[in-house]
Amino acid sequence: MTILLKCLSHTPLRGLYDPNPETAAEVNAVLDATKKEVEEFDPELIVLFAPDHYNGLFYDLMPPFVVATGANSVGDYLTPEGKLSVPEDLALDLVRFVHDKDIDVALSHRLDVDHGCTQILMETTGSLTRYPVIPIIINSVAPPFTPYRRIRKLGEAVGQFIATLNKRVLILGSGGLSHEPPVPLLSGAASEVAEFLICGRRPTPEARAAREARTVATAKIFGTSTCNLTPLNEEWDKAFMDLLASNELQKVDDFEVDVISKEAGRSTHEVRTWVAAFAALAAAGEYKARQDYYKPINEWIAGYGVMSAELV
Ligand SMILES: O=C(O)/C=C/c1cccc(O)c1O
Ligand SMILES: [Fe+2]
Repeated sequence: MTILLKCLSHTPLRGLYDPNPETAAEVNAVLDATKKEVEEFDPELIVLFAPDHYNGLFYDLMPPFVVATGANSVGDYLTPEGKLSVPEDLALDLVRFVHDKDIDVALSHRLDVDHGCTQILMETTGSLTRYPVIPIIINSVAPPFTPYRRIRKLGEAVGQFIATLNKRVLILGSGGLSHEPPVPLLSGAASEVAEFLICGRRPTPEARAAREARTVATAKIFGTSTCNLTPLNEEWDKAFMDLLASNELQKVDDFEVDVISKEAGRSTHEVRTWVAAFAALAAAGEYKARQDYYKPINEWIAGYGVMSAELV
């Protein structure tokens, strides 16, 4: 078994509302290098920890985490539509293994996934289907959230499963770092917004276009005094990446959801995918991590970071 880990922020605004050309070029260069590294590694399996943004999972049934044994990209923002190559039997083996470790994951044989899952696949592999992929969706956007220690334990159990495979495995974590895009909250929502959050699957093209236009409009004022969303928090992001690099992952057990929301933004909890990814790697042994890139990018509503890690 050989493991390569990559954790990347995602932002559906990339290509729709870009920062200055130097920053965009820096990110392109980092992503090109990441894709090249993945190609050289030539994974036999990708395990992808990702969030959903009310495209596959809604409050009519909101699991803390779900393993997809089959997945379909909804094609939101600039991502392509279509099926992912999910190895169903292996994904079911993973579910059985993780249950046996006392982690009660949900499973879906036909999960709709969005840019949280597909942008990173496109950026690191150029395709939704090039490599077999098991998506594991971690609720990071729809509170209440299960504690960070449970995410670490989920990652640990998944890593123990990976260690039983005689394969080259790419572990991906998608999302974060600090950010608060204009995603509505159920608490206090107007009735039509609440209806969407509870059961808004497969919106009309017009509704999807309106949602995407709202995100772009917010990006244009994000970080200015006219925007009331929590600003990016470079200090929080750097401390979090340092923690991941320190091989002391159990420190995330002290993370408090409300404190993070307040300090770094409500969608910062997408870093749960990074926690799970690093915990999966750590289950196989001591690792060495590298910070490939970081910049707070208001145009993308993203504390934008990329990290890599491998076993030592
Ligand atoms: O769910 C949406 O419509 C937008 C999500 C979003 C916006 C900006 C940055 C991100 O990381 C997002 O996921
Ligand atoms: Fe996101």
